[in-house]
Amino acid sequence: MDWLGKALESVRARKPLVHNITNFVVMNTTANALLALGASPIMAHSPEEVEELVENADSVVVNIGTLDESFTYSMIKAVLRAGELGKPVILDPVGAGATRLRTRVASHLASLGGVRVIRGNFGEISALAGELGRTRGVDTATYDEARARELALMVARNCKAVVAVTGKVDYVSDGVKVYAINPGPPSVEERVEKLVRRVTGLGCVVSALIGAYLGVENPLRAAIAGIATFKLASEKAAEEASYPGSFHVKLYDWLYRLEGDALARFGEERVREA
Ligand SMILES: Nc1ncnc2c1ncn2[C@@H]1O[C@H](COP(=O)(O)OP(=O)(O)OP(=O)(O)O)[C@@H](O)[C@H]1O
Ligand SMILES: Cc1ncsc1CCO
Ligand SMILES: [Mg+2]
Repeated sequence: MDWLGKALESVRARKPLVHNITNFVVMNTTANALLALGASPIMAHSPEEVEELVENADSVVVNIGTLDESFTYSMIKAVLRAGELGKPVILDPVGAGATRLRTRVASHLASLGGVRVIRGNFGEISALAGELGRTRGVDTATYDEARARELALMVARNCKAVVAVTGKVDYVSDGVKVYAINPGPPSVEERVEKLVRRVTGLGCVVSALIGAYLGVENPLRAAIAGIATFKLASEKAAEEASYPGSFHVKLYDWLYRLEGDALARFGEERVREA
Protein backbone atom coordinates (compact mmCIF):
# COMPACT_ATOMS: atom_id res chain seq x y z
CA MET A 1 0.00 0.00 0.00
CA ASP A 2 2.22 2.73 -1.33
CA TRP A 3 -0.32 5.45 -0.59
CA LEU A 4 -0.05 4.70 3.14
CA GLY A 5 3.68 5.30 3.20
CA LYS A 6 3.21 8.45 1.13
CA ALA A 7 0.49 9.71 3.47
CA LEU A 8 2.89 9.45 6.41
CA GLU A 9 5.59 11.24 4.44
CA SER A 10 3.10 13.98 3.48
CA VAL A 11 2.19 14.57 7.12
CA ARG A 12 5.87 15.01 7.94
CA ALA A 13 6.54 17.24 4.93
CA ARG A 14 3.43 19.41 5.22
CA LYS A 15 2.94 19.42 9.02
CA PRO A 16 -0.83 19.95 8.88
CA LEU A 17 -2.22 22.30 11.51
CA VAL A 18 -4.66 20.19 13.53
CA HIS A 19 -7.12 22.14 15.65
CA ASN A 20 -8.26 20.04 18.61
CA ILE A 21 -11.29 20.75 20.75
CA THR A 22 -10.71 17.87 23.10
CA ASN A 23 -11.01 16.62 26.65
CA PHE A 24 -8.93 17.67 29.65
CA VAL A 25 -7.62 14.12 30.15
CA VAL A 26 -5.86 13.86 26.78
CA MET A 27 -4.98 17.44 25.80
CA ASN A 28 -1.34 16.80 26.53
CA THR A 29 -1.37 13.18 25.32
CA THR A 30 -2.81 13.90 21.89
CA ALA A 31 -0.79 17.11 21.36
CA ASN A 32 2.38 15.09 21.94
CA ALA A 33 1.22 12.21 19.75
CA LEU A 34 0.53 14.66 16.89
CA LEU A 35 3.89 16.33 17.34
CA ALA A 36 5.73 13.02 17.50
CA LEU A 37 4.08 11.94 14.24
CA GLY A 38 5.07 15.22 12.56
CA ALA A 39 1.83 17.24 12.57
CA SER A 40 1.27 20.60 14.22
CA PRO A 41 -1.34 20.55 17.02
CA ILE A 42 -3.23 23.39 18.61
CA MET A 43 -5.62 22.76 21.47
CA ALA A 44 -8.31 25.45 21.82
CA HIS A 45 -11.89 25.43 22.99
CA SER A 46 -12.91 29.01 23.79
CA PRO A 47 -16.09 29.89 21.88
CA GLU A 48 -14.48 33.26 21.16
CA GLU A 49 -11.67 31.78 19.07
CA VAL A 50 -12.73 28.42 17.66
CA GLU A 51 -14.08 29.77 14.38
CA GLU A 52 -10.92 31.74 13.73
CA LEU A 53 -8.83 28.64 14.42
CA VAL A 54 -10.96 26.47 12.14
CA GLU A 55 -10.29 29.01 9.37
CA ASN A 56 -6.53 28.56 9.82
CA ALA A 57 -6.47 24.82 10.45
CA ASP A 58 -6.03 21.99 7.94
CA SER A 59 -8.31 19.72 9.96
CA VAL A 60 -10.34 19.71 13.17
CA VAL A 61 -10.62 17.08 15.92
CA VAL A 62 -13.76 17.28 18.06
CA ASN A 63 -13.71 15.04 21.14
CA ILE A 64 -16.56 15.12 23.68
CA GLY A 65 -14.65 13.42 26.53
CA THR A 66 -15.19 16.10 29.18
CA LEU A 67 -18.27 17.84 27.90
CA ASP A 68 -20.04 20.87 29.39
CA GLU A 69 -22.24 23.65 27.97
CA SER A 70 -19.29 25.73 26.88
CA PHE A 71 -17.54 22.83 25.11
CA THR A 72 -20.80 21.89 23.41
CA TYR A 73 -21.29 25.45 22.18
CA SER A 74 -17.72 25.67 20.88
CA MET A 75 -17.95 22.31 19.15
CA ILE A 76 -21.18 23.24 17.37
CA LYS A 77 -19.63 26.54 16.23
CA ALA A 78 -16.47 24.82 15.01
CA VAL A 79 -18.28 22.04 13.12
CA LEU A 80 -20.62 24.52 11.42
CA ARG A 81 -17.72 26.77 10.36
CA ALA A 82 -15.73 23.78 9.15
CA GLY A 83 -18.74 22.67 7.10
CA GLU A 84 -18.98 26.11 5.48
CA LEU A 85 -15.27 26.10 4.64
CA GLY A 86 -15.02 22.44 3.61
CA LYS A 87 -12.45 21.75 6.34
CA PRO A 88 -12.50 18.10 7.43
CA VAL A 89 -13.64 17.28 10.97
CA ILE A 90 -13.19 14.04 12.90
CA LEU A 91 -15.61 13.42 15.75
CA ASP A 92 -14.67 11.21 18.73
CA PRO A 93 -17.95 10.52 20.57
CA VAL A 94 -16.23 9.59 23.87
CA GLY A 95 -18.70 7.96 26.26
CA ALA A 96 -21.70 8.17 23.90
CA GLY A 97 -24.22 5.77 25.40
CA ALA A 98 -22.91 6.34 28.93
CA THR A 99 -25.10 9.41 29.48
CA ARG A 100 -27.97 10.97 27.56
CA LEU A 101 -25.98 14.21 27.24
CA ARG A 102 -23.09 12.50 25.44
CA THR A 103 -25.34 10.52 23.10
CA ARG A 104 -27.41 13.59 22.25
CA VAL A 105 -24.46 15.95 21.68
CA ALA A 106 -22.50 13.39 19.65
CA SER A 107 -25.51 12.67 17.43
CA HIS A 108 -26.21 16.37 17.00
CA LEU A 109 -22.60 17.14 16.03
CA ALA A 110 -22.65 14.25 13.55
CA SER A 111 -25.75 15.74 11.94
CA LEU A 112 -24.30 19.20 11.28
CA GLY A 113 -22.62 18.36 7.99
CA GLY A 114 -18.96 19.20 8.70
CA VAL A 115 -18.04 15.81 10.19
CA ARG A 116 -16.13 13.65 7.70
CA VAL A 117 -14.98 10.86 10.06
CA ILE A 118 -16.43 9.43 13.27
CA ARG A 119 -14.17 7.14 15.34
CA GLY A 120 -15.35 5.38 18.45
CA ASN A 121 -15.31 2.07 20.24
CA PHE A 122 -18.09 -0.46 19.80
CA GLY A 123 -20.31 0.93 22.57
CA GLU A 124 -19.98 4.52 21.40
CA ILE A 125 -20.82 3.81 17.78
CA SER A 126 -23.68 1.53 18.91
CA ALA A 127 -25.08 4.50 20.84
CA LEU A 128 -24.96 6.63 17.69
CA ALA A 129 -26.81 3.85 15.92
CA GLY A 130 -29.54 4.15 18.53
CA GLU A 131 -28.64 1.11 20.58
CA LEU A 132 -28.36 2.60 24.04
CA GLY A 133 -26.99 1.00 27.14
CA ARG A 134 -23.86 -0.65 25.82
CA THR A 135 -21.41 1.88 27.24
CA ARG A 136 -20.81 2.17 30.99
CA GLY A 137 -17.81 4.47 31.09
CA VAL A 138 -15.31 5.63 28.54
CA ASP A 139 -13.27 2.42 28.39
CA THR A 140 -15.68 -0.37 29.22
CA ALA A 141 -17.19 -1.13 25.84
CA THR A 142 -17.94 -4.76 25.05
CA TYR A 143 -16.66 -5.52 21.61
CA ASP A 144 -18.71 -7.72 19.31
CA GLU A 145 -16.67 -8.48 16.23
CA ALA A 146 -19.51 -9.82 14.11
CA ARG A 147 -21.58 -6.68 14.80
CA ALA A 148 -18.70 -4.20 14.49
CA ARG A 149 -18.49 -4.54 10.72
CA GLU A 150 -22.24 -4.01 10.23
CA LEU A 151 -22.24 -1.15 12.68
CA ALA A 152 -19.50 0.71 10.82
CA LEU A 153 -21.39 0.31 7.54
CA MET A 154 -24.77 1.29 8.96
CA VAL A 155 -23.63 4.37 10.85
CA ALA A 156 -21.52 5.50 7.89
CA ARG A 157 -24.66 5.36 5.75
CA ASN A 158 -26.83 7.11 8.32
CA CYS A 159 -24.34 9.86 9.16
CA LYS A 160 -22.92 10.28 5.63
CA ALA A 161 -19.40 10.13 7.05
CA VAL A 162 -16.59 7.61 7.24
CA VAL A 163 -17.05 5.58 10.43
CA ALA A 164 -14.35 3.65 12.30
CA VAL A 165 -15.29 1.16 15.00
CA THR A 166 -12.06 0.38 16.86
CA GLY A 167 -11.18 -2.63 18.97
CA LYS A 168 -9.25 -5.85 18.45
CA VAL A 169 -10.14 -5.64 14.75
CA ASP A 170 -10.78 -2.09 13.54
CA TYR A 171 -13.51 -1.63 10.92
CA VAL A 172 -13.68 1.42 8.68
CA SER A 173 -16.54 2.14 6.29
CA ASP A 174 -17.51 4.92 3.92
CA GLY A 175 -21.05 3.53 3.67
CA VAL A 176 -20.20 1.52 0.55
CA LYS A 177 -17.20 -0.63 1.40
CA VAL A 178 -15.84 -1.86 4.72
CA TYR A 179 -12.16 -2.36 5.51
CA ALA A 180 -10.70 -4.31 8.43
CA ILE A 181 -7.38 -3.45 10.02
CA ASN A 182 -6.42 -6.76 11.53
CA PRO A 183 -4.50 -7.45 14.75
CA GLY A 184 -1.15 -9.24 14.76
CA PRO A 185 -0.64 -12.93 15.60
CA PRO A 186 -2.09 -13.94 19.02
CA SER A 187 1.18 -13.50 20.93
CA VAL A 188 1.54 -9.91 19.64
CA GLU A 189 -2.14 -9.08 19.98
CA GLU A 190 -2.32 -10.31 23.59
CA ARG A 191 0.69 -8.25 24.59
CA VAL A 192 -0.72 -5.09 22.96
CA GLU A 193 -4.18 -5.68 24.40
CA LYS A 194 -2.84 -6.04 27.95
CA LEU A 195 -1.05 -2.69 27.66
CA VAL A 196 -3.56 -0.56 25.67
CA ARG A 197 -6.22 -1.36 28.27
CA ARG A 198 -4.11 0.20 31.03
CA VAL A 199 -3.33 3.59 29.44
CA THR A 200 -6.06 6.20 29.15
CA GLY A 201 -6.90 8.08 26.00
CA LEU A 202 -5.39 5.83 23.36
CA GLY A 203 -8.63 5.85 21.39
CA CYS A 204 -8.37 9.64 21.52
CA VAL A 205 -4.83 9.31 20.15
CA VAL A 206 -6.15 7.24 17.23
CA SER A 207 -8.72 9.98 16.51
CA ALA A 208 -6.05 12.70 16.68
CA LEU A 209 -3.82 10.76 14.27
CA ILE A 210 -6.76 10.46 11.87
CA GLY A 211 -7.03 14.26 12.25
CA ALA A 212 -3.41 14.62 11.10
CA TYR A 213 -4.03 12.44 8.04
CA LEU A 214 -7.22 14.39 7.23
CA GLY A 215 -4.91 17.32 6.57
CA VAL A 216 -3.30 15.42 3.67
CA GLU A 217 -5.71 12.66 2.56
CA ASN A 218 -9.39 11.92 1.89
CA PRO A 219 -11.52 10.77 4.86
CA LEU A 220 -11.51 7.03 4.07
CA ARG A 221 -7.76 6.90 3.62
CA ALA A 222 -7.19 9.18 6.62
CA ALA A 223 -9.16 6.83 8.89
CA ILE A 224 -7.29 3.75 7.64
CA ALA A 225 -3.93 5.53 7.91
CA GLY A 226 -4.53 6.83 11.44
CA ILE A 227 -5.52 3.38 12.69
CA ALA A 228 -2.70 1.58 10.87
CA THR A 229 -0.18 4.07 12.26
CA PHE A 230 -1.44 3.55 15.80
CA LYS A 231 -1.55 -0.24 15.48
CA LEU A 232 1.98 -0.52 14.10
CA ALA A 233 3.42 1.96 16.63
CA SER A 234 1.66 0.18 19.50
CA GLU A 235 3.02 -3.21 18.42
CA LYS A 236 6.54 -1.81 18.22
CA ALA A 237 6.13 -0.15 21.62
CA ALA A 238 4.82 -3.38 23.14
CA GLU A 239 7.93 -5.24 21.93
CA GLU A 240 10.06 -2.87 23.98
CA ALA A 241 7.89 -2.27 27.06
CA SER A 242 6.30 -4.58 29.59
CA TYR A 243 4.34 -2.07 31.69
CA PRO A 244 1.82 0.72 30.96
CA GLY A 245 4.06 3.71 31.78
CA SER A 246 6.98 2.66 29.63
CA PHE A 247 4.58 1.48 26.89
CA HIS A 248 3.06 4.96 26.77
CA VAL A 249 6.49 6.57 26.40
CA LYS A 250 7.56 4.07 23.73
CA LEU A 251 4.39 4.79 21.80
CA TYR A 252 5.46 8.40 21.29
CA ASP A 253 8.93 7.22 20.29
CA TRP A 254 7.48 4.90 17.66
CA LEU A 255 5.15 7.55 16.25
CA TYR A 256 8.34 9.49 15.59
CA ARG A 257 10.35 6.51 14.39
CA LEU A 258 7.83 4.87 12.01
CA GLU A 259 8.92 4.89 8.41
CA GLY A 260 6.72 5.14 5.35
CA ASP A 261 7.97 1.82 3.92
CA ALA A 262 7.17 -0.08 7.11
CA LEU A 263 3.69 1.45 7.23
CA ALA A 264 3.09 0.55 3.58
CA ARG A 265 4.13 -3.07 4.31
CA PHE A 266 1.87 -3.14 7.37
CA GLY A 267 -0.99 -2.05 5.10
CA GLU A 268 -0.32 -4.88 2.61
CA GLU A 269 -0.40 -7.44 5.39
CA ARG A 270 -3.15 -6.20 7.65
CA VAL A 271 -5.64 -4.01 5.77
CA ARG A 272 -8.32 -6.01 3.93
CA GLU A 273 -11.69 -5.31 2.43
CA ALA A 274 -14.10 -7.04 4.83
N1 LIG B 1 -8.27 -6.01 22.19
C1 LIG B 1 -7.39 -5.26 21.53
N2 LIG B 1 -6.27 -5.80 21.03
C2 LIG B 1 -5.37 -5.07 20.36
N3 LIG B 1 -5.50 -3.76 20.13
C3 LIG B 1 -6.59 -3.16 20.61
C4 LIG B 1 -7.59 -3.85 21.33
N4 LIG B 1 -8.56 -2.98 21.67
C5 LIG B 1 -8.18 -1.79 21.19
N5 LIG B 1 -6.99 -1.90 20.55
C6 LIG B 1 -6.28 -0.82 19.87
O1 LIG B 1 -6.52 0.38 20.55
C7 LIG B 1 -7.00 1.38 19.65
C8 LIG B 1 -7.96 2.26 20.42
O2 LIG B 1 -9.20 1.66 20.40
P1 LIG B 1 -10.25 1.55 21.55
O3 LIG B 1 -11.41 0.93 20.87
O4 LIG B 1 -9.67 0.90 22.74
O5 LIG B 1 -10.56 3.09 21.87
P2 LIG B 1 -11.36 3.75 23.04
O6 LIG B 1 -12.20 2.73 23.74
O7 LIG B 1 -12.03 4.94 22.48
O8 LIG B 1 -10.18 4.22 23.99
P3 LIG B 1 -10.09 5.41 25.07
O9 LIG B 1 -11.48 5.66 25.56
O10 LIG B 1 -9.15 4.86 26.09
O11 LIG B 1 -9.54 6.61 24.40
C9 LIG B 1 -7.59 0.59 18.49
O12 LIG B 1 -7.47 1.27 17.25
C10 LIG B 1 -6.76 -0.69 18.46
O13 LIG B 1 -5.67 -0.55 17.58
C1 LIG C 1 -10.86 8.80 31.30
C2 LIG C 1 -11.61 9.82 30.53
N1 LIG C 1 -12.71 10.43 31.06
C3 LIG C 1 -13.25 11.32 30.25
S1 LIG C 1 -12.41 11.48 28.77
C4 LIG C 1 -11.28 10.31 29.25
C5 LIG C 1 -10.14 9.92 28.39
C6 LIG C 1 -10.41 8.72 27.57
O1 LIG C 1 -11.25 8.92 26.53
MG1 LIG D 1 -12.73 6.57 23.33
